[in-house]
Amino acid sequence: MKTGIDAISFDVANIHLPIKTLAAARNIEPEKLEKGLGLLKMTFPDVHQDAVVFGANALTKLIQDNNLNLNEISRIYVGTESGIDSSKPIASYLISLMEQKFGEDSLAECDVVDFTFACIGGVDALQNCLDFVKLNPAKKAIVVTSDFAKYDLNSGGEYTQGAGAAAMLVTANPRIIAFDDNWATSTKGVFDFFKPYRTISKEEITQNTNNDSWFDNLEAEIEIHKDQPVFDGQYSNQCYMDRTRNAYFSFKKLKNTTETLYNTWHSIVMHLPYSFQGRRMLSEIYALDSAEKIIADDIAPADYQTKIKEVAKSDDYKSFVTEKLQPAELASSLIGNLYTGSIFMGLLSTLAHFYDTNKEVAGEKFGFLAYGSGSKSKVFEGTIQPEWKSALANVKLFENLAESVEIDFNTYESLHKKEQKTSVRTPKQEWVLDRIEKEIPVLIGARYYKWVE
Ligand SMILES: CC(=O)CC(=O)SCCNC(=O)CCNC(=O)[C@H](O)C(C)(C)COP(=O)(O)OP(=O)(O)OC[C@H]1O[C@@H](n2cnc3c(N)ncnc32)[C@H](O)[C@@H]1OP(=O)(O)O
Repeated sequence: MKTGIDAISFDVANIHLPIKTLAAARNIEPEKLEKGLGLLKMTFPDVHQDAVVFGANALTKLIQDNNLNLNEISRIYVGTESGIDSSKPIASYLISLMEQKFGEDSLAECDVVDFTFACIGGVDALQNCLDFVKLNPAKKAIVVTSDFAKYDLNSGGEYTQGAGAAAMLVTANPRIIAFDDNWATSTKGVFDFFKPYRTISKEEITQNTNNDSWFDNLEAEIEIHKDQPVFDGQYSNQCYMDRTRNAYFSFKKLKNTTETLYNTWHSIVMHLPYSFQGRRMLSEIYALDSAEKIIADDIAPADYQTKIKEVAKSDDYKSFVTEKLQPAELASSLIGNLYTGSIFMGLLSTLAHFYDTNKEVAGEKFGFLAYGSGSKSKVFEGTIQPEWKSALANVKLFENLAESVEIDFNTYESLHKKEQKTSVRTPKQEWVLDRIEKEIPVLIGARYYKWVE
């Protein structure tokens, strides 16, 4: 029996800053961002949007476009690293929003939970749901990924920001892609990118040494939550490369094959924190798994990186990228990082590209290289199913992305600093964050959402 993705939907912020505008404001050569990293637009959440809103919009579309009966959904597993609460998962919010729209108790028997492992939590949720469906072929599961990739102003991550969600229906005999049973993992506990609890001493804020209560905080340390990560960009690239390479060769071992694995894949879908990350990171694997020897066994360690750079610039590698990776990059250039959703947006981008250009890919094998900082990679593969086109007919990825509203630099900065209080775009047929409770003691911080017609 096959298991995989039967239907897919997405939601992104729908407002964006052109990358040229950011480059000009930050005094960065636009060619570096456009031609070096593949960035064109950077989506950013509007005042009424957060990770719950994106996830709920993607899930609502999945339900409506596919006429899903909610009683049939056994689990909704969420991959996210943008949790808005350390206890209550985004999945809990999604349940209440869906019941608000589709009927009280319609998901009362549905199992829900969030998976957090940086950008790979959505893949973990998918793998778990696939196993569940293998054991329970009559049951259906949904994986939602939702994130806001926010970085500090002026930081090296600023131009890779993005926001949005994907939702996928996981079933037996799926219409879009069926995954094979081999999954390889590579893990190492590192600090390449993380979102720690941070503190500021109360004394520094109040200039008072008595530890007097400050807005009901009795502790001498005030805890701060920031959406922005602590990260070391070049080190995170190295971790990405090391983990994906190790998982790739473990996968090859699992498959017990000596042939060049990537040649067996029609398309390659990788975690894309920005559009060209995959092509910049894959050249090492390309060289190491090539049928013809590209890197000599006795190469000096000092020459190794130079050789990999040389491979990355070769015509053979460039045509390999155009053929196998570029379709996945197209949406990323227009959105930015979606963290847990990036790899699934890469799949959607690839399929939407083939759909729009009338290419038949049924029966073709796609390879997946997932990465999450902290760090973990998973490599797996799947086969596109005969009904993929009809299952994607409603998605209209690139048409939707073309409708995104451009914002100017001042608006971007005031959204980033949370100074902007009214939405840039008037919401229509979507979820909005309505209010956050500030008065009732037993509900402080509770977030309330509503559907806007
Ligand atoms: C965060 C996650 O989602 C998880 C992960 O994947 S971790 C791995 C990725 N890490 C991140 O995304 C963390 C946040 N981002 C960052 O730290 C940084 O944006 C980054 C590390 C991704 C990039 O760093 P950077 O210093 O801005 O860019 P840099 O690494 O120098 O690369 C610039 C590229 O543009 C090219 N370039 C520069 N100027 C150019 C020009 N004028 N014309 C054309 N190309 C140009 C450079 O040659 C280089 O490309 P190659 O190395 O492929 O030749």
